[in-house]
Amino acid sequence: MSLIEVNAASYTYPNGFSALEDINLKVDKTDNIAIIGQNGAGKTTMVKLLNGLLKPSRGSVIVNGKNTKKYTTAQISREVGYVFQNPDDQIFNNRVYDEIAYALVQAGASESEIKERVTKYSKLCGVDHLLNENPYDLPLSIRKLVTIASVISTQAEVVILDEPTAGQDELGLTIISNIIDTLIREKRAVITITHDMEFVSSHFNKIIVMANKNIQKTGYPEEIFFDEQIMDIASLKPPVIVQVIQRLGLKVQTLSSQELARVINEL
Ligand SMILES: Nc1ncnc2c1ncn2[C@@H]1O[C@H](COP(=O)(O)OP(=O)(O)OP(=O)(O)O)[C@@H](O)[C@H]1O
Repeated sequence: MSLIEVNAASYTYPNGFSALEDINLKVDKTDNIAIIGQNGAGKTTMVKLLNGLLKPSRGSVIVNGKNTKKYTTAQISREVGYVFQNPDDQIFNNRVYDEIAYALVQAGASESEIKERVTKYSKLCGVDHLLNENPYDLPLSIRKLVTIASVISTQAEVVILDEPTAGQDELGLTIISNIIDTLIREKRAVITITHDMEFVSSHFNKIIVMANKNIQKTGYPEEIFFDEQIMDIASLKPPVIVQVIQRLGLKVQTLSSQELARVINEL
């Protein structure tokens, strides 16, 4: 059985707006997924279904065998952590240490485990020198890193990051790359919503394309980025290397610049 199974799930907001229709999806332990799609495609709504923040209006979402409708968000989020798009929707402690430690305290972790995990994950997120600061005194991009630390410091087997790269400078991008690589090494499934196709092509082994309230295609990066029809449906531009290959009319399908150079040298 997969870690998460979404079966014919739909979601209608309380104001009557139908945001998702008949979604089917499986997430496995080794998945490292990027969700892409234009604004309003339903990406955030779908990941909120995965961690129980929203419950499907029809169909079901099963996490580790648990139907999310029968459990609280707090129970499901111990297994599927979600980092909000806007950190201000998540932060409510007035000290960075307490914010990162919060979920561990709630889960009943020992004092020494809390300290050890806060130290490890605050360092990974580049906020270990800010543990005594008030998060609201920090810039938005740093507040986002604090919220990532607070979610990944838990034991959640699945970590969902909603637009982690938005508003980050080069240092922030490097930190986020390291975070994702570490989560993969820790054998946790990572699901990331992003609009940054270069970032997708260098970090993820599976892509979900969303448009029109549904998943349009799931596949390996090459399968998705070289599928002009699907990229058109989602109103997305592929990474630059794909655009170059298409302009040159080459038959090769690669995201590796070394491989592209080899092909061009052989022409
Ligand atoms: N609380 C809400 N009430 C009513 N409609 C909502 C609500 N939240 C989102 N929507 C609508 O649901 C649709 C899907 O929104 P969602 O945030 O899931 O899209 P998204 O793909 O994540 O977009 P973005 O890339 O802009 O974050 C949009 O049309 C949005 O306006």
